[in-house]
Amino acid sequence: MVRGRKRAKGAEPLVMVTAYDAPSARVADAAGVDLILVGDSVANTVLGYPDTLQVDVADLAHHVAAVTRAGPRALVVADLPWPSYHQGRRTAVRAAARLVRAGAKAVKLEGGALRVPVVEALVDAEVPVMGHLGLTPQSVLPMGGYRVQGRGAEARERLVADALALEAAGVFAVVLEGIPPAAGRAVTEALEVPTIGIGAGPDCDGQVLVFHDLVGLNPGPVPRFARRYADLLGQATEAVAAFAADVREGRFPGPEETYPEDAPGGSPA
Ligand SMILES: Nc1nc(=O)c2c([nH]1)NC[C@@H]1CN(c3ccc(C(=O)N[C@@H](CCC(=O)O)C(=O)O)cc3)CN21
Ligand SMILES: CC(C)C(=O)C(=O)O
Ligand SMILES: [Mg+2]
Repeated sequence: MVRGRKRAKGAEPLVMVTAYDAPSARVADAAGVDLILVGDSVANTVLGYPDTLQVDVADLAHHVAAVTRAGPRALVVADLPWPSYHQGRRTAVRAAARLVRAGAKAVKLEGGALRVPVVEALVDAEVPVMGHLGLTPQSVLPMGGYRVQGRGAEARERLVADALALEAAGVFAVVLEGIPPAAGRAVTEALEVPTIGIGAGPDCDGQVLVFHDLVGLNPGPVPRFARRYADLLGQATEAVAAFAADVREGRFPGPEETYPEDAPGGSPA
């Protein structure tokens, strides 16, 4: 069984960020992250859909290929999209194989004990699997929206039981999303494999954020758990507005952006 190692006291947390294309993968890798997630959040961040139910395996494979062509050093994990692992083990293995052939080194899927047979089939097929528990966005319809999970002792214990079931099935790490810190801590303490939190408190073994939320490319309100470290949407808008003004006022193109009649190095034969 693939086994992660629990972070020793004082050791550095794991850092994961999403990326969807070559430029975002280059940025993540140059920043020195440990893991890159090609998330199904590509649906809302890049493709303009309202939720993650709108992308399929072909969509994810397209973005995984773009990310891996950037040659990142970070481990590339790909989300298995809904419902590629909800219709039996064979189709789940086929979906994972498409993502691996596109360049992913591991896949992530949402859900607890219910997913054990699929996790086992993927591990049998030599595909490393990451779990994802708590606020699972592919459950937006039955959840009735994006709702914090794992509140109270009972829900917390269910989360721990699901996490232990995933670990026994062979996952190498578990993402914990949208749960109170007590639940993040309880699962982290119960597992040997690392937990990676997104809105799961400070006690997880690592943290993950969506690229567009953290660099300020998301125009909407970001979830409470996101922190904006830059305003790229504002900077990009200013840059394009400056170009538009330069064109309209005759400042672009200037001599620097114009080909002279006589090439400086002599004209080609
Ligand atoms: N840009 C982006 N960032 C994400 O983190 C993200 C996506 N997209 N798409 C897929 C899912 C959806 N996610 C979301 C989306 C919204 C909330 C949200 O609005 N949460 C409320 C809490 C609701 C409650 O209190 O129960 C919040 O205020 O943060 C949470 C997770 C996380 N993932
Ligand atoms: C928020 C992360 C964990 C994710 O699953 C995604 O970006 O799709
Ligand atoms: Mg996802």
